[in-house]
Amino acid sequence: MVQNVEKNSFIALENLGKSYLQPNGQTISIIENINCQLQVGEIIALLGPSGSGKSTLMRMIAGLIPPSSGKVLYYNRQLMGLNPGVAIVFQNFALYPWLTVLENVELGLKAKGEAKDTRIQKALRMIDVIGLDGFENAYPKELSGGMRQRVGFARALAVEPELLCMDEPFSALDVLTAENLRFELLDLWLEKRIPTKSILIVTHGIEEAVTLADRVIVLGRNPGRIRADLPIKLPHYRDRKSPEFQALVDQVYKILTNPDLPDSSSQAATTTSTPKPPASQKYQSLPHVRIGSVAGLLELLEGRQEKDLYRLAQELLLEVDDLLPIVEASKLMDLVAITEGDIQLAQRGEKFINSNIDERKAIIRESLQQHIRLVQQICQLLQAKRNHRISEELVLDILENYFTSKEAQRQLRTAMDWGRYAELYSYDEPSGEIFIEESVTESEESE
Ligand SMILES: Nc1ncnc2c1ncn2[C@@H]1O[C@H](COP(=O)(O)OP(=O)(O)OP(=O)(O)O)[C@@H](O)[C@H]1O
Repeated sequence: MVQNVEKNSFIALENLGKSYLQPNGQTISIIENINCQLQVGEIIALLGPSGSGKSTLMRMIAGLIPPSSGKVLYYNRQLMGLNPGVAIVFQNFALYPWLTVLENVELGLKAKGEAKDTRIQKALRMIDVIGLDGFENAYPKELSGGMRQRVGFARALAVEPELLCMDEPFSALDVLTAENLRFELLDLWLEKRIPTKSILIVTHGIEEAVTLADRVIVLGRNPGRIRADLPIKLPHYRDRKSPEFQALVDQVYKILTNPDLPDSSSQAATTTSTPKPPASQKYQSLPHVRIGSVAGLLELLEGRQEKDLYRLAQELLLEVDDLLPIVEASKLMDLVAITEGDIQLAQRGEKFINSNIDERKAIIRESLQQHIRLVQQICQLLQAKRNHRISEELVLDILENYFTSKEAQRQLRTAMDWGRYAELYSYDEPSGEIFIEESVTESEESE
């Protein structure tokens, strides 16, 4: 597809996709059909659940990994290899411990082939801008986490990148240090003191995204696609308590908690030549939460007035990343209903909280059998075997058609946790065998 390249756009993504070949020979699609343009002068936040491919997308834009389909355009030219206009700030700082602050900051300039004099001059200037003046000769281990990340910023900015990419740059810092650094960075950006045209930040924090960004791109999972591309037009500095700010956070919550919304890439698909993947490639993905957490959420919802997810998370002091998977699992099991970012107990959820332990197990059993495909498949496989025993390898083989090996393991573990709670099957971890207890099979067979 040829896009209408906007005047200010310098990076464009066209039908971009990434897939990986699994050890079993299957190809797993991580990201699919991403179309968007990055404009000069904007801070873009890339949000999405864990595993939705945010870092993968950022790495493709930076040219650190090649796309499997589609392309990244840099000034209308297809990117081959590293993107010369991009520098990255990593979550874990990625500093060389044996180099001083100055030497670490110089690194990118050295790689660009800058002469020693200009290298030192530029590095010192950026060290000053970023608030590390006086620490040029210190080693990373002598610095606090916040200061180490300042070195990460200075190193990335010293090369004067057109696009500064940041992969969860504040998440390894304590809350106050993160807040301070976030605002200092915003200050430098708004005052045009840092030499970069745009910033792309990968984050898990909805509030962080709405605080910093001019545009929030929300990715969905399995595979990662653009679910929404929202402009944030509030003037800086934004008041987190203002109704406008809260309404935007609410809106992002709604998008993240509503997997049924059409993604913007599928709307765009009418104008692209890329065929849509067959529906069979989409496999229900289980959020990795324990039934205990689901029960905890249901109990919290009982008799509550406050049904707005965003406020609920604030009140419970839960990060969105902690709350959303629990909400998603509850929704998959038909225990809660979510409409427009508001959550309420579904009939089954009401019944659950008013039940004793055995009744609760029966409710979850029924729900899993009706709604959770992986559990259904495991039960069918167990029923098909005369001794009602299967090896976990069999389940992993199925899962690896849809997920990476690591994710397949996590899916299996979640299905084991849920199915064991519901007493649908047991799992012997050392031998990796899934089986139905004698008493269960006997009573089923006599029915
Ligand atoms: N080299 C690789 N080979 C196989 N799978 C990979 C590789 N790199 C990433 N993945 C898989 O791609 C998926 C997306 O990973 P990615 O790190 O981009 O997601 P993310 O949205 O940034 O996640 P998080 O928020 O947890 O950091 C994951 O399931 C991950 O396991």
